[in-house]
Amino acid sequence: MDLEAQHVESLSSTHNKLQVKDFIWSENEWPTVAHDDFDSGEDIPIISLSNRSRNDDECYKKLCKDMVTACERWGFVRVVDHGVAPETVENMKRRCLEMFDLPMEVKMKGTRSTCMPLGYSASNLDYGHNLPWAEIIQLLQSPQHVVGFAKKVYGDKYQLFSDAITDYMNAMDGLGMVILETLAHGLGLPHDFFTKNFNKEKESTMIRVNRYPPCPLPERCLGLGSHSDPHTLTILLQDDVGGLQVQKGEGVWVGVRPIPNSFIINIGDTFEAWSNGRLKSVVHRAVVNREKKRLSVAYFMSPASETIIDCPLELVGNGYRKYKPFTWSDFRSQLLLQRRVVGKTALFPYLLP
Ligand SMILES: O=C(O)CCC(=O)C(=O)O
Ligand SMILES: [Fe+2]
Repeated sequence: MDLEAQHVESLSSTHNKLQVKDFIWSENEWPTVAHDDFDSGEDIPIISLSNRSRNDDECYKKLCKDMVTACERWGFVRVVDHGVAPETVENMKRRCLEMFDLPMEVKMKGTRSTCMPLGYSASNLDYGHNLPWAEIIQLLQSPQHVVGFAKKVYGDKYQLFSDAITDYMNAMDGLGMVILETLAHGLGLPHDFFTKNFNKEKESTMIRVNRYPPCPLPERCLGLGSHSDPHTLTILLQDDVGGLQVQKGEGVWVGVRPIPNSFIINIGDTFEAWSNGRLKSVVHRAVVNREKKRLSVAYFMSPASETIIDCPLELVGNGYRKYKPFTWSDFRSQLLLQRRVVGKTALFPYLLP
């Protein structure tokens, strides 16, 4: 049978029968770097967090400086020795894979019921062109929300899933706060300059679990198209397959090599504005492959809704302010009006002339 006419069983929700051709992207987006090609450029920096406890010693200062330099140059950094228990990570992965392996009609019980893109979703023709070759579970950092979702899918047997996700999100929250402190310190700001806005309301922080099935036409499909993350900070876990690529210049893509027990940290649009453009929110994408399914888990950290994203004077220096101040809730409302984030556009309305 014609490859493009093949039915894509693993990504077709119960309402639509998708074919490979429905997933073919516009030609200018076709990936030219394969999922396991990690040698086409310099890889993102690796930083050990073994000196992460905050005190005034030289090791901590160096760590903070290195974090800032990496986020200025790359917008991406990989952290090792991060202190997150391997069992927490393994357990979360296991429970997510179990859920993805359920029959579609069972997973669809957890499909979104509000205008927010939450719960389980497989590709949907309503998105128009350029369908991502992925199924996704997206949940808020709120135990009630996670339990509510897990109950829809598993009924009374919800707890293994909800406990695993909640533990993982709590671990990510702890790691994220450590990273926000290093960045504040490295930028010459009070250590709690960012974290104080992340303590109260957690619900605009979320987790997104991406599962990319093997794809018969990886040269023309994408797991996730090029985008920047709109939030403040992303902590990304990827398995050993490879597929994350970071844009290092016009049309230049660099594959991020999987390294066991590491997390990839990247700066979101909100953080770029907050730091007056010093820390970079960099465009990235996920490519797919013929043989292996791939899992990646993104934890998107966001401040409390009323937080005003306004670059501190220390970072304006003698230069000029690049963005108008905005609240995270305004920015989020704008994002929700866009159906999908494409490329890096979310900050445009806030740029000062
Ligand atoms: O799958 C990946 O490696 C990238 C995921 C990602 O960029 C996202 O979920 O925002
Ligand atoms: Fe992303």
